[in-house]
Amino acid sequence: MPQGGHNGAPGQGKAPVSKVDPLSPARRAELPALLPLWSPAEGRDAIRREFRFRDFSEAFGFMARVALLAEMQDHHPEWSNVWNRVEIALTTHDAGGLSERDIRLAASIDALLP
Ligand SMILES: C[C@H](O)[C@H](O)[C@H]1CNC2=NC(N)=NC(=O)C2=N1
Repeated sequence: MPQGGHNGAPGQGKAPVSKVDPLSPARRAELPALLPLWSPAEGRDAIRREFRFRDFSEAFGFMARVALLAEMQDHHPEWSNVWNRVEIALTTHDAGGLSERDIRLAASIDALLP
């Protein structure tokens, strides 16, 4: 029976609570085909898309639905809203850049729209 039994790796100090794998170069190369409406953000490893609606009410309704997706996926957008415009950037803080989680959230955001 080992003593002090826990599953943590010894001797490496504090590990991050969770760590997510960044996208592989091969997977990155698929991004334009997978998410044609999203573009690479400038100066950081993220993707972005701008959405326009008829008015603030529609924009905020969309944001409410994205918020529910984000909570379900435990993955949260960086975003801003100005009246009928919503700008969303996706990146994975726990990966230090893009991960599969961003692809999943971007695809499910796209699926909200006609
Ligand atoms: C504790 C919680 O699961 C993590 O902090 C999640 C929450 N939402 C997140 N959202 C994003 N965009 N990146 C993350 O690394 C992330 N991590």
